[in-house]
Amino acid sequence: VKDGWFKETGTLWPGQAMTLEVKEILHVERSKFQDVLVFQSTTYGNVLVLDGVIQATERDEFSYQEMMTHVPVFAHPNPKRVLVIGGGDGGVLREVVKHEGVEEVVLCEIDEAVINASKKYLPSMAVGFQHPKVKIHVGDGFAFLEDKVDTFDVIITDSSDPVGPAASLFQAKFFELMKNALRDGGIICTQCECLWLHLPIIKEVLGFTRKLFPAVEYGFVTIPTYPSGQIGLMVCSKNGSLDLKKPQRRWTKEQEAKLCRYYNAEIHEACFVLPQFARAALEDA
Ligand SMILES: NCCCN[C@H]1CC[C@H](N)CC1
Repeated sequence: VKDGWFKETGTLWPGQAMTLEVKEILHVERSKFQDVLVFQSTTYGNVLVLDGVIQATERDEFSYQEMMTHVPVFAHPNPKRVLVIGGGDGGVLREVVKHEGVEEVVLCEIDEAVINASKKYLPSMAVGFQHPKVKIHVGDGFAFLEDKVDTFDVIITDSSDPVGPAASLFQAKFFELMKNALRDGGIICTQCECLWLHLPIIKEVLGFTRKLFPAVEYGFVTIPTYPSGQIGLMVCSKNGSLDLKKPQRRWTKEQEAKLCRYYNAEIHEACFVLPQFARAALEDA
């Protein structure tokens, strides 16, 4: 932090950097896996930063957490058991438990320091941890999935970037593990970087997911504090006849108004409409 501003420089977004004005540094820690920083910003609420990379701010986290959750959950006809890999800030959990039909949500987060920092400084996100349907497992997602077969209806991998502890979550092997852990008709949704910055990464992931799953779609959500203001989601299903771009079920408009600030049934479909440069780059992945 310099002259009262946090600057997010990173090898995955060369030549650019998001900066947020800092009101107060709230927490600095070196966990077993990464640097954990929380600061109070002047205009985006409290901000969680891991190894110098913005993970969530109180003001705009809802867009990403809602889409990462409601797109796969509503794309599934009747999900009962949901697994979240990562997501230690609790935001995705908060969204999953809004679905009455879901009976159990397991969260597997490698770094307990993230869970603790979120409970202390991001209460609007950590609220997800309290729900009776939620089970928390602290450990590596890879190891957790090794012995899981035919277990979950939806798996959401809410990870940081493929640099550091989450690098292995962007490899084909991990997607094979997630596929094996899915029940018939199961759906996965993973954080899949930005179409303005990471077309090579997206293309690579599309390449091997299309070999593993009969249905694969890449969509995106706008979020001011992620690099270039957008982040992608890779949605895959074992059920080839499912159109992942269309919700199988939906809340009423009144429910959507009460439960969501970003997701709605229309943006569920719209998020998969890509600009020409991305469509051209990804169509032959
Ligand atoms: N729930 C935390 C979200 C983690 N996902 C982010 C995607 C964009 C990245 N640059 C940083 C992590």
